[in-house]
Amino acid sequence: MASLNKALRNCIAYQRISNSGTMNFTWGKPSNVKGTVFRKKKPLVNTDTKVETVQNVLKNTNERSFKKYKKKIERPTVHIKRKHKKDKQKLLNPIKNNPSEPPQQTKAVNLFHNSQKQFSISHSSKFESEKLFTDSGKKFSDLDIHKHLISNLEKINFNSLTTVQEKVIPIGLSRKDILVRSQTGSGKTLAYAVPIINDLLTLTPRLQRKDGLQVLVVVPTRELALQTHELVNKINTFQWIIASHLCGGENRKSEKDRLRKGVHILIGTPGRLLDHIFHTSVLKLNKVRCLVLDEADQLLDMGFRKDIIRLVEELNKARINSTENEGAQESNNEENPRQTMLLSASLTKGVSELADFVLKNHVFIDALEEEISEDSPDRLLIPNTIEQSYILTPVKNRLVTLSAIIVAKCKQTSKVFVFMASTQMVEYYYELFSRCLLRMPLNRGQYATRAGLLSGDGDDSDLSDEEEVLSTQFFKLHGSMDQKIRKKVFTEFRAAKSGVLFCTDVAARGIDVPTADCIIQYTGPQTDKDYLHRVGRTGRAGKSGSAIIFLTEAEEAYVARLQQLQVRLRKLNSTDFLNCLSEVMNEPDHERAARNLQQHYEDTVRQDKDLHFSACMAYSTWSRFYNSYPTKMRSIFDFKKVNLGHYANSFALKNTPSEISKTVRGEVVNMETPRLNQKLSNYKDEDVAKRSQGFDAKMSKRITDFFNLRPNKKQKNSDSLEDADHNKHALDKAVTTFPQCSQDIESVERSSETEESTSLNIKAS
Ligand SMILES: Nc1ncnc2c1ncn2[C@@H]1O[C@H](COP(=O)(O)OP(=O)(O)OP(=O)(O)O)[C@@H](O)[C@H]1O
Repeated sequence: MASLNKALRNCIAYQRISNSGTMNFTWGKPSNVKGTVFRKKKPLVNTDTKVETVQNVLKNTNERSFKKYKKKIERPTVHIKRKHKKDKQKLLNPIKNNPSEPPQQTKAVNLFHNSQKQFSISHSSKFESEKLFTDSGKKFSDLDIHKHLISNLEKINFNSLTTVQEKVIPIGLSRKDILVRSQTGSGKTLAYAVPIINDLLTLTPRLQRKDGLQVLVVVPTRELALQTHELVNKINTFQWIIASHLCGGENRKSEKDRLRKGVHILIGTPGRLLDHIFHTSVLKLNKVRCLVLDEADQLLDMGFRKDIIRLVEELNKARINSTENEGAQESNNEENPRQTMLLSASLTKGVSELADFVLKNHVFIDALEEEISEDSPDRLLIPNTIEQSYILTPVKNRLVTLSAIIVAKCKQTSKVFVFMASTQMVEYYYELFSRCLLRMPLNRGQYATRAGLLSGDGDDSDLSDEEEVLSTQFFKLHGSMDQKIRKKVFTEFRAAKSGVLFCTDVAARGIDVPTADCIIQYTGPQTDKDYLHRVGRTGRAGKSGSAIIFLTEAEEAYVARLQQLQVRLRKLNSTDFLNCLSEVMNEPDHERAARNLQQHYEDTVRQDKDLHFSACMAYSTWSRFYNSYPTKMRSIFDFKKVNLGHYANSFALKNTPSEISKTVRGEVVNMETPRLNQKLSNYKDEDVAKRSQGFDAKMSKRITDFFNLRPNKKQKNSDSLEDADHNKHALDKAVTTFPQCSQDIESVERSSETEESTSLNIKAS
């Protein structure tokens, strides 16, 4: 009976949702039927659906047949759907439904009609989080460490200890195993780096190059490896202690050479470390005194569990072999057991299992002095110096709202991270903003009166007369970028005075850009931990920062979800930001300024086939991403509730979703002849034909490039699993993007499965 009631409730809920008259039940007065009673209601719209009452069903059927009935009454809606298909499509794609009709380019973009809401600002109450610096005011000089190390730390303005450092360093110095949980940006790196360097400094006799590897630091990403190496180098100015880093995408030969010369501290990503362990004979693990697993939660999230286990086993094996071969006295291994430190910003089940596996009689250090860690291990520890908020925007306003926030932040010389769902989104928005938001035509103020002016409807002189409207730099970072470029971008962004980094989650963890003061999540995180780590890129070392997440009304439940994890978000007023567009667009009315900007984006995209293709790819990967939220999050980020047409707007696309998917599949859709740009509209028919041929060639190159994301065997061994994961994901996307090539992909995937196992059997391979 309980499940019958449940089914009835669902039925009622269903009816309430589809209150367009497609169903024919409603709440009614009690009648002779026990329990919830319904009465028949006239359909709101004319349908030829057969109407039945629940009463009849209750009378005549048992629970089982009710289920059948429920299915039956759901079926007619399908029928109705068909009948009203056009209406539904209109609802989903209000912009345009007929692929053969070109988008109405001169039609002003209606961004605000019936959609702009006045958002109220609610007060945020912050939950207490970890104190960055303790009240004790303890300094590095108070620690029992080498005086030269202290002076090195002081030279780079590290004087006072952060909470986590105060707790970890003394235990680290005693060479005990440690499990550390501490919030992002709290100084965990130094917490393990100081004891390590002090330990190596105090070794007698003094270390020599031939002494081999002493410390192994495992980090999840290449950027983190580089950054950790930089920090270690800053405090390790002792010429006889050599630190180096290894990570995927770099030249293996030069890494081998470095290893051959002798390295004492090695920082790297798991895949590449394992690779060298198996293939570089000079790399010996028998003398390793200390193993650090930094960002353990991310290591596990990225699927490195097996690699870490393998690595630990190799370390253990090397120790045992060395003790057996050299004799206990000589190897000194028993007196000096390996110290292992495991650090994480969140304490998950996986992390504690890993801790049980790698640590021995460890000390657990939680920088937050509350029992919370045991009561609610899921709690997200976010520094309270970060002002967290969300912005509710109608989907079609997303692009201009993002632009407005970027403009507003860049006016304050900010350094901004903008997190996006996919590599293709990063590529596209980086390109779009670089073209449209930094410089604008001088006559853009007349846009409202002369439609299309921004896109070149006026004289050619109008086109060339541009001015800088935003003085900042745009950067992009994602996993498909060449390692050298990735390194360069990361270094440049860190060094820049201000800038906006469009990035995927590859930049979400561990990356330290001390001056980053704003985090924008343009697409929501897939997990709560992703939220934590993205936000943690700001508010580093006690600095203040802000974090804004874009949500739609349907996604607002995410705020409540975060609240359960003791994270509170403030609601932001989108008009506060949109005002900034007035200045940029030379248009006092901010709504019109926003409309003009949207139009500018759309015109730019329409006129450039490459950019248009990139927009379609970005859209396509976004929809894949949105459709793949984990079950826990799917009720909030529900693909079924998404208005795909509006989302296309937020990619500055005037095409319908089906046109977009045709484009990404390589079918050249009826792209209108660009009319606005005079230069392009001067094309004769043959030119257009030639262009389309060129486009086909480009398409096929792109498809090839897409597949080439998967490294060949040679590359594979040189890359970390981070790349393998990424490429698997990319291939996955390619299946939807280019279904006609799915066979190729399947065969690549089959070979990839074999390759993946090589990460554990590299020796054999
Ligand atoms: N004692 C200190 N005094 C001042 N600044 C510090 C101190 N220790 C670390 N920092 C700075 O704090 C910032 C964050 O440090 P770090 O990257 O080690 O944090 P983290 O806890 O590892 O963060 P995440 O978990 O996000 O990786 C860095 O810019 C670092 O230079």
